[in-house]
Amino acid sequence: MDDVVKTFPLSSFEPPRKIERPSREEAEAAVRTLLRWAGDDPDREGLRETPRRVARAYEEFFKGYLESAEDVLSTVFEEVEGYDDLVLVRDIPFTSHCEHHVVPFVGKAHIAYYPLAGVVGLSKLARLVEVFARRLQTQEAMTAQIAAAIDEALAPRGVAVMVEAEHMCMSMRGVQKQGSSTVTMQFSGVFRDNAAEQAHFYTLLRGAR
Ligand SMILES: Nc1nc2c(ncn2[C@@H]2O[C@H](COP(=O)(O)OP(=O)(O)OP(=O)(O)O)[C@@H](O)[C@H]2O)c(=O)[nH]1
Ligand SMILES: [Zn+2]
Repeated sequence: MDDVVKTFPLSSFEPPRKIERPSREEAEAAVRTLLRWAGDDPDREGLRETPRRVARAYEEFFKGYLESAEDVLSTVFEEVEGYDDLVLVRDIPFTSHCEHHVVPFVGKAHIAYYPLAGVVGLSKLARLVEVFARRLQTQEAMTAQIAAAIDEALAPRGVAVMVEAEHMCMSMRGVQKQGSSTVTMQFSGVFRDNAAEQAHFYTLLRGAR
């Protein structure tokens, strides 16, 4: 990644923001400060390479800032050979970081849509989850962003997105409740208007695996 001012692609419905990326040296110095804040000595043998490793790990955790939903969903197969029923990809695993504590939340996303003018490659739905998961997030925003991006790119008859996750900020710290899971869902089109369609989605999610 370059140490320059970049326009980051954010979600399709958020205006691009100019964010001044610090230099790698500045990022590593910030990690050294946090190591000292934790109570350790960043100059001891075991920690000497840690700022460099953490900066690189951040590039992976947050690579979604350099990607856009538009790029991922740009190839639409308009020819669906008569198929106009539900497409459901369930159990897409993801790891994200909550924007409040920069601590992971980990779970699965389930995405369904009714094609109208075309479909996308199935892997693109999993890539779309990655684009949004690899940013600082709330689970609600991530769920809404996935649904909105599919709506925008495919103009389907409807989209249903459900996300289930465990938030480490609730298990490792704070209220310290291990094992609770949070479920969020966003519906559009026929799913939003029609309770029977929502029920169909839930039934398919619970179905045989
Ligand atoms: N709605 C929502 N809340 C989240 C998510 N991730 C973390 N949080 C919550 O964000 C809240 C932040 O609350 P604050 O009171 O500002 O911060 P805090 O003192 O660290 O809160 P505690 O976690 O209760 O100790 C907490 O209740 C978290 O559980 C998320 O994806 N969605
Ligand atoms: Zn949190």
